[in-house]
Amino acid sequence: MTGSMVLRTRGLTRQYGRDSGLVRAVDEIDLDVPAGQALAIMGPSGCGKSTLLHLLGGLQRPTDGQVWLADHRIDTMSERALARLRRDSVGFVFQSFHLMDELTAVENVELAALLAGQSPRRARKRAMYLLDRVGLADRARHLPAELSGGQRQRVAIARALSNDPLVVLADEPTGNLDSAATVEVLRLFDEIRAAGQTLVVVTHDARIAAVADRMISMRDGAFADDSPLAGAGMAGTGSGRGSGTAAGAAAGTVYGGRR
Ligand SMILES: Nc1ncnc2c1ncn2[C@@H]1O[C@H](COP(=O)(O)OP(=O)(O)OP(=O)(O)O)[C@@H](O)[C@H]1O
Repeated sequence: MTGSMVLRTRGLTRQYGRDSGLVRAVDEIDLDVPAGQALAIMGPSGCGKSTLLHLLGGLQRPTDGQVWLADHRIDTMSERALARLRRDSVGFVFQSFHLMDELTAVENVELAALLAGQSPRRARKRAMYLLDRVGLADRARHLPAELSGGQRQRVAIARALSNDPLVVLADEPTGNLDSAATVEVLRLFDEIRAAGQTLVVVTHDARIAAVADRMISMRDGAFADDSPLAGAGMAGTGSGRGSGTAAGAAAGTVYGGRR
């Protein structure tokens, strides 16, 4: 049982290679991420951030330890069940966007819902709603190649929200963006955070602190520091983290989400 934790790990370990070439990319990590938390994970290149994120999202299997997503133990789950759980409960945002080049923005956003069996009409409606939320309603019929990097990442964020995920996992979401686009994307994460969405963002960008309410620093596959951040929020409202009913209600209003 995970209580109200959206993510939970115990002794989570992932090693690569063997013998003298052995690397413990993630080394016995215990982590609890409560619902509604916006967690930033930072640290030097190679410290294990991406590997940890992949383990949390069930994109990779640990070599040791356990991972739960809500009440689901995912490290031992069958590939098929895990694929379904990822589709239904996790929203991924990657550094290089990973949009389908031949699909328009709205088609990219609605794809997962269509694959999950939602009616085309409902999927389109939700996709248009989310594109509007990320400020791209007028670019819905553009192909990724016709969008700027920041706009592509906003489409990817809309897509990540399309399955109404329990958690959004972002791996260097601003890594390919210029400074102006980075600010745009961080602002969007701030809105998502304020709406009560559980969020884990791996990044090199210290500006992420503005949109997180907890910061973990990693070194050599382990946590070197784990600190709450006061007064999260780019808007400077100082409203802190919504919790419980209020956050759920806000999420319901802004993103139609469940918390
Ligand atoms: N497939 C792999 N095979 C072997 N070693 C790997 C593999 N993937 C990652 N590693 C090693 O595991 C360690 C952690 O890598 P990881 O990509 O998780 O770090 P990171 O903190 O995300 O780095 P960056 O910030 O540069 O993306 C590194 O030493 C890396 O070289």
